[in-house]
Amino acid sequence: MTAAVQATPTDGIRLRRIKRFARNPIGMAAAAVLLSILVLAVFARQLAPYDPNLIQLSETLLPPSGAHLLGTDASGRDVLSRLLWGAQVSLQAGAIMIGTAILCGVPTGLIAGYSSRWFDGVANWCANLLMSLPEILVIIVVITSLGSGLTPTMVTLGVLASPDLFRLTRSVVVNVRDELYIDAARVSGLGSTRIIFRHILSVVLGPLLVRASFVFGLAIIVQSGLEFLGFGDPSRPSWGGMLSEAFQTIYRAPELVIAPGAAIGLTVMALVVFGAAMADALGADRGDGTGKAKQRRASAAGLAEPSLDVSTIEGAVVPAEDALLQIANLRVTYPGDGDTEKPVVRGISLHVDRGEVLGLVGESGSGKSQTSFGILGLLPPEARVSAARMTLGDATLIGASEQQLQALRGTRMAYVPQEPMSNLDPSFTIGTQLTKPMRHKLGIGKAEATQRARELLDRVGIPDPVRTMAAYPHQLSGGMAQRVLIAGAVSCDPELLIADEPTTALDVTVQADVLNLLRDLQRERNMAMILVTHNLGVVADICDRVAVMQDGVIVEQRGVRELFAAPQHPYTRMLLDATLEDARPRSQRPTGNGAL
Ligand SMILES: Nc1ncnc2c1ncn2[C@@H]1O[C@H](COP(=O)(O)OP(=O)(O)OP(=O)(O)O)[C@@H](O)[C@H]1O
Repeated sequence: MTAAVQATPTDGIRLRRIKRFARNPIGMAAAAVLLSILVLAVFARQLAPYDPNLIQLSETLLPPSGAHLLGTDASGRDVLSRLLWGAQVSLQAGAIMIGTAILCGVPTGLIAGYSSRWFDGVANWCANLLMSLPEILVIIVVITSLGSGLTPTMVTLGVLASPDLFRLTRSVVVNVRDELYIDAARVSGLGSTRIIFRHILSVVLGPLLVRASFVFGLAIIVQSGLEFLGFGDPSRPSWGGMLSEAFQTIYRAPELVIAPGAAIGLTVMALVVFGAAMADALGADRGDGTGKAKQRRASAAGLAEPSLDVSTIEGAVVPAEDALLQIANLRVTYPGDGDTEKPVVRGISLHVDRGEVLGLVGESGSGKSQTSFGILGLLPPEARVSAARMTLGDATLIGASEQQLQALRGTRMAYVPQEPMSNLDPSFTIGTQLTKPMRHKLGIGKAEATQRARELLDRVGIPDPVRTMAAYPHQLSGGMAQRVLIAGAVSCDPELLIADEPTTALDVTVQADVLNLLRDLQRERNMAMILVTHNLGVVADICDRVAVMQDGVIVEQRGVRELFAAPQHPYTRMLLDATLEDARPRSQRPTGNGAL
């Protein structure tokens, strides 16, 4: 290993967020203001010197004095007492509205963004409908039919505000759902609900906090506005009501507008500033990795037509009957322009025996990852997948339900990705990310999972497993992160491991170590392995057989020795020439362990 854990494990993300927030003086001031208002509102009964509705006609419009710190209004009521009770009403109104908006908007946004199926369509339609309703008219109808109680009014406003949170949540989820660590969580066999609540909700939290604090402020303004317009309950002391009454005596006592006006302004301002400061503190943890998987797929576009009919190539078609993984005529297509289809995997057939390593090679965009994700059942919903056969032992993969595939992923087939850092969730410790899937998949307790995780980390060459378990991904080097992912992939003893260019993103000095580790683990556990790679040198070192892909087709498939000794297909020859330009062919070198 080239690097060690770089910071103390206790210096976790939560602590860093708190510290970052604490370093923002404006955010801290806003938090202090909000906290003070909350305390005043909660203890209004104890703090208010008078009953807020106590009318004393002998004491109307008194200026501030020792008896009445903020004076009295036109009915002789104590302004300070009404202000304190009004804070309670305003905060209650905001809480009801934001609570309703979050309840209606966030879960629906999470599901719509993550599943992107019929639910997305229905939820969007409902959001559009709600947004098109004239809010004031709806509120007037609600108040006239249900009365001026705080709850029905604010619940209605919350429902009307929920499309805003729905759209925000949905768009964040759509951006993050193709992140590699979400794929990794899927591969480890976690269900959608767990992925949403564990990995996606934490990303939504930052933008949601900003918007929620804004909606909270809006709730206070709208509720005060309704009271101001006379839609409130006159027996309920409120800032809006106070403002309305102050306007009636504006010429005699203009100072009466100051207290409620300042209270509304200060609270709303503090909410907005607090939300923005929180977002800053939360947001800086997330890199700009959003959509990396998408970028990776998009960059692979635009390839030449293959020049040879696949059926003529030896070993390309017929899968062995006793093979662990058997694929016949796998096709993956995507909707193209208009009614056209864009085929990206075009009827490939391959097999992998137990304990065998198959190298899947080909240039960028040839369909290697699409084939891998097709096997794992992780292609995007718009992909159309078909095959005459796709089985893993006794399990049929093609046409299997998401639930069946989920049961296989992590336990019988596992995945090691290309970019280790993006495949680890930055919000959780390595220990949590290793033990949770094990507990879920193997049904073991926390202590056993922790022990297993430590042993696995030790096995994959992590020098201090206990310390690494407590570390967050950003505290690891790329090589260590990849070892952690390898440990996670083999943690439930899979029969098939798919390693998708597992060393491409790593420093050259650790590439060989990681490949050796994969090969050792594969041998120890007699796992079948598909190694996706561009690199024929890696194929020569590790693989037993190799399938060469070009533009969605396997153009040549045979034993590594034979392929290197006598490549049949011009594309294979070209790949070999490119790889071995400056090197003596491996097929002509003396073999070490029998691989070549
Ligand atoms: N969601 C998608 N919609 C349409 N086309 C896609 C989608 N995802 C991938 N493709 C296309 O599928 C083809 C094969 O992509 P794939 O990622 O399997 O290539 P690859 O051989 O793994 O390349 P690389 O080595 O760069 O990862 C590419 O042309 C790519 O543009």
